[in-house]
Amino acid sequence: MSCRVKICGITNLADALAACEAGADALGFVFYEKSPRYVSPNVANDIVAQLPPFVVPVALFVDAEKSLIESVIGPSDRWMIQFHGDESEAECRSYQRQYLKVLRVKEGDDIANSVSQYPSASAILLDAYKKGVPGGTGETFNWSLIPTNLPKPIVLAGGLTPDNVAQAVAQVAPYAVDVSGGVEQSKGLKNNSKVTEFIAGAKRG
Ligand SMILES: O=C(O)c1ccccc1NCC(=O)[C@H](O)[C@H](O)COP(=O)(O)O
Repeated sequence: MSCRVKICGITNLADALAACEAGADALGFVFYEKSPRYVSPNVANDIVAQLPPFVVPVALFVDAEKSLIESVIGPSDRWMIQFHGDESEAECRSYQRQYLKVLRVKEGDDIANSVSQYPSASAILLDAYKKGVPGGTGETFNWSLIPTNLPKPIVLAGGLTPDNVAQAVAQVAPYAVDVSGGVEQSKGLKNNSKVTEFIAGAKRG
């Protein structure tokens, strides 16, 4: 089965539709105000209402207040949630939506044990750990730390680009890959050629 692709950090309709046209399976929207890729709930929901069928919008939060999460996911049943902070399994589960739990990986981590803490997750997104930066680091991590027999689908993220994604897919065999900075022309704006190249590389790998 070919690897799915999530394009993260979407801030405008043109980039969203271009990513769908290029074959993206999911689009990520960042609801973390300190991020240069932040998008407001109203703008994001307006974009989501115009997405073609079979594309999953993913709402990304970092230890957000319940009121913010509900204001984003309330208007559309289509939203999946990405918990990118230190949220507990009980909190993630409480929204009764499909969700990705992010684990930020560094040397010495017991990934299998961390994955086992989130039995209700639809998938686990593995991203690079960088002190003081919750995500969108543009950095890879040591993919050989990922065990091969994890009980959840894995979404591989962190520093992926059109140049390294095929190798990443070949080595890790993830369920999906996720990219933000590697397909941008500037922070928050996508480069459509890079998005197309990235998706082709992921499907090839
Ligand atoms: O993109 C951000 O600015 C961001 C801020 C806070 C938490 C997460 C954030 N982004 C997450 C992602 O875009 C991806 O899920 C992932 O981290 C890959 O990012 P990149 O290394 O830039 O491809």
